[in-house]
Amino acid sequence: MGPIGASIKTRWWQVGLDFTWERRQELYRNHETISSIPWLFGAPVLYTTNIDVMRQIISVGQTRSTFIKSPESVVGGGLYGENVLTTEGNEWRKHRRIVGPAFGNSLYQLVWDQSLQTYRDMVAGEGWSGKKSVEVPTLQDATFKFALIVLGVCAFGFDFNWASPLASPGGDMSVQEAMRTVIDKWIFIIFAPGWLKSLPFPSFKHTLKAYAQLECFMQEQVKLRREEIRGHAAGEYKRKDAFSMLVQANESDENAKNNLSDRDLIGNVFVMLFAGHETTAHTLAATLALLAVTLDAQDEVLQQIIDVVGWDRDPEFGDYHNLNKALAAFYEALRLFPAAYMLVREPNKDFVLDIPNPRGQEGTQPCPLPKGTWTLIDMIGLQRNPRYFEDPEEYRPSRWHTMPNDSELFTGFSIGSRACIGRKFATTEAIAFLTMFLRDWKVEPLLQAGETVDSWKKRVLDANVQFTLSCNTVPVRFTRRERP
Ligand code: HEM
Repeated sequence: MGPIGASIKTRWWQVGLDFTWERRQELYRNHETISSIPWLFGAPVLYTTNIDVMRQIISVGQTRSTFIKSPESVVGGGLYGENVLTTEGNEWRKHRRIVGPAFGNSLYQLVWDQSLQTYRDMVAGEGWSGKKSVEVPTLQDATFKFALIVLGVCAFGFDFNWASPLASPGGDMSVQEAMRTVIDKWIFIIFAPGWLKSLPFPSFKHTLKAYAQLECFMQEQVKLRREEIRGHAAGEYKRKDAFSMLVQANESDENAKNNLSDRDLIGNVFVMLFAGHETTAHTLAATLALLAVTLDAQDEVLQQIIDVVGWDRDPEFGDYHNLNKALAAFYEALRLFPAAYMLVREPNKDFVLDIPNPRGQEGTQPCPLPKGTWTLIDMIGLQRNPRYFEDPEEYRPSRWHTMPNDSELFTGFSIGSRACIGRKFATTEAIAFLTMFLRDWKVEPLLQAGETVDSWKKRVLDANVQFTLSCNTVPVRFTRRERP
């Protein structure tokens, strides 16, 4: 599928990006692993929705991986330099060794605190404070801004808040605006040819300026942090954002050949925005959309929030493990709307996969794959596979109420050593947000004139498949809960 094919929706004669969503009912009716062979040109592609096949491809439990990420699938993540998402083998280990320690409890504590603060700023900033009821035609406007601020503060260490974007030194564009522009326009920045970029359209100039300013700002931040760290005795450095922790880990390694360059450091901070912004914002919106039309599940989450936190005190990070019903509501939304809907790999040598026989039949079949075959883990099909989930099309958060932390049945963040490094960042943010939000507000669908809840579901709970997957625009009404 080329860029033109990708931009056209799936039809009988055309496979678009939304192909695995549109055909999800029929594609895997007989087999969980299938291959597609293009009519005219192109190479065959293997699709799988089976967890055992996924484990072989993701190389769970193996130290050396035969399957690598297809370079085309990670090109956007490398916008500001190589990083933990885009690299493989020893290079990936080097990045992960520096980036890994940043993702610990002090970061999650910061994410928790910042999520509470951002929620309060949002309610005040949007003018919802004194209101009994609020209509929000596009919930994603709020979740995107929320996720951007939390990432800006906790990953980049910027001083963002809801009302006042930080001004960029030496430039007239705020850092928040530059971040948002780069993340919205990364396809243009990477793929547009030089001649197109040089055309004098204001929007092109704005995008390129945002890209350059963000880079310049991040370079200054590396320098600033390095000076700060060198000026502090070990253990006394106070910044807990991921960027600072990364520079600190890089500085503390005596073996300079293992260290990351400034460009790699910037690449690794940027990739958190790239991998963590849309994914988290979409999943939060989908969670509230699904809870809006599943009121018994919403009541169950609220009841646990009240049992654990009560009506008055602020939730604390220590409550995280007792708020598993909010987490389950988020996981179940991610199961139905997997933001990362396709994991793309290719074997770096000829390989034979063991494909389990269809459901109800024992044994496996060998499937030889030539080196370089595109091998796609279809997260839509896998997370709706009836082998693993009863009534897979139903939103049922209780599936996850008793799930152990290390269960591989939950694949929304992938599994194995290349699984999402930001998983706990995202779930901490989600639980803090949902706890504050659902304690204050009941969420319901905002219906158009003459619309029923069922037609709202058809309209809203359909997928919008782009670079990430989300449900459609979510219109909702919040009604303030009566406190006892
Ligand atoms: C709901 C939110 C999120 C979802 C659904 C999600 C999903 C995923 C998935 C499926 C992968 C594996 C991709 C692959 O193997 O091709 C991944 C990797 C990654 N994610 Fe996330 N992610 C989320 C949030 C975040 C956040 C908040 C961050 C950072 C703060 C983040 C940073 C990363 C990074 C750096 C990788 C690459 C890890 C590696 O290859 O070692 N993600 N994510």
